[in-house]
Amino acid sequence: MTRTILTLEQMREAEQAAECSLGELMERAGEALAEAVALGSAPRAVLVLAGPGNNGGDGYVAARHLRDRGFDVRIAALADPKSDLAVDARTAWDGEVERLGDDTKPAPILIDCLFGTGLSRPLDDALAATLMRLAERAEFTIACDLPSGIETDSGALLSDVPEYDLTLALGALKPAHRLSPAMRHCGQVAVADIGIDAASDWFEIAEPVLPPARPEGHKYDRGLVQLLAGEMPGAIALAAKAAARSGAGYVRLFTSQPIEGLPDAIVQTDQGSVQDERIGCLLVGPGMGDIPVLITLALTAPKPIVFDADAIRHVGDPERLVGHDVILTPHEGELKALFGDIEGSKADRALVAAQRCQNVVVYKGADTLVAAPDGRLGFAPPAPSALATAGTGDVLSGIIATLRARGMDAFEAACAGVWIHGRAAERAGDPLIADDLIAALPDLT
Ligand SMILES: NC(=O)C1=CN([C@@H]2O[C@H](COP(=O)(O)OP(=O)(O)OC[C@H]3O[C@@H](n4cnc5c(N)ncnc54)[C@H](O)[C@@H]3O)[C@@H](O)[C@H]2O)[C@@H](O)CC1
Ligand SMILES: Nc1ncnc2c1ncn2[C@@H]1O[C@H](COP(=O)(O)OP(=O)(O)O)[C@@H](O)[C@H]1O
Ligand SMILES: [K+]
Repeated sequence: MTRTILTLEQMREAEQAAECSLGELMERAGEALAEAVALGSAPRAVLVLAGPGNNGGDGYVAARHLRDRGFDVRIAALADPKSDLAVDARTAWDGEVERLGDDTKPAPILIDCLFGTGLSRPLDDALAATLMRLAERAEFTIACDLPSGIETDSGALLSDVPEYDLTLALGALKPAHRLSPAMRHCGQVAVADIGIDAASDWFEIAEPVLPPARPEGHKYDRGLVQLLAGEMPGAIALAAKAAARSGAGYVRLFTSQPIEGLPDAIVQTDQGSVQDERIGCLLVGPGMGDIPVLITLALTAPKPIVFDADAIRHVGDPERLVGHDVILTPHEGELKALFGDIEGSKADRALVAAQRCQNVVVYKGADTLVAAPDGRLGFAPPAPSALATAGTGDVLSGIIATLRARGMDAFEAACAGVWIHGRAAERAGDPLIADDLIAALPDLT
């Protein structure tokens, strides 16, 4: 299922537009938090850390529900509640409230309700140290909405942040749940449906629906992927194999010298034209080296193109791509080489890049994003860090080129490729080499 991602501002608007009162939203949030804890553990000792705002308010509500479920609950508050809602939630709790400090005793279950979307500055050093200590001593840690210390829209860590087992996002995911470095601190991320109903162009990329192959179809129906080799054969060979194993009907490699070790089914030729009507998608860049004329050649084709790696570095001006049908797959360095320094969060940068070249941009990294010029933004679910090894990007470009050649729309193909790539890495284990990803592709495509 696709999960919506809302920014801080969108979340606040959605809260105001909700059909029920804010108090009711908080009641549902606290109840959902209690439910999540009860699902993960039999009744035992719980420590709720309550902050001064509504995140703290959620904590008081959760405490009440957990106690009703038989949990032995303590609350340690950083300060008295400040918002009206939090004051009400505090009043409805008739148990004791400790003052949070150096001497606060840990418990096997820790619920962090210190700060959520309202965090405006780093936690004080002493508070951050206390939070780290209590989380370390707990067996099950859960963050309410966001781990405290994380900036909602950028995913930046403003102070030391524990790595939680579970984060319960309230109403919708926020960018930080799917941006580095914050995402690795969230653990499993569940969304509590508290009655917020807001649409957004931002979402977490979900398992794709791939185009079915026609039973009576021929190889071109399944997509002809045309790759242009350059100076280094290894990278384009990986991309070609990935294309073939992602279900392309035909993979053809233009190369001046035959590349050894490729399956015979991948056709290698030094003859041919990028004008071939049957081409479903061109792929240029992996191992291209310093042969920028390949970019010019590809751009003469009236066909979809994937530009990866060296091709991205050699495009020159992003506006050159306007009017063409291109997917770009830059990592951080390649994005900078083509677009220069762009201000803002990774999400902002991805969207600006897509706008400037008027094409789909797959902005890779530990937190890969897929941006479309119309403002759609897909956030990859977490993928194994074992992907940080040479050649995995070449595999990704091969997968995306195939999905494009199979008839998927550019944005859909890019999102689907990123999802499949991440799942292939999960199957390949750790450590992995790029070739292992290819072996996992047939089951996923
Ligand atoms: N969005 C929604 O629909 C709902 C939001 N709720 C909760 O409300 C939260 C947002 O509540 P708030 O806007 O009150 O914000 P928070 O509760 O996240 O924190 C804001 C409070 O903390 C103080 N503060 C911020 N950074 C601090 C720091 N580093 N050190 C010390 N004090 C600091 C602020 O001055 C303010 O008093 C959400 O994360 C969520 O948990 C829920 O109650 C229910 C529904
Ligand atoms: N720490 C990480 N966690 C998850 N995925 C990662 C991480 N580092 C890199 N990746 C992914 O691995 C791939 C690396 O691609 P790229 O940087 O182009 O490498 P190469 O050029 O060697 O193929 C990208 O899909 C990227 O998103
Ligand atoms: K929190």
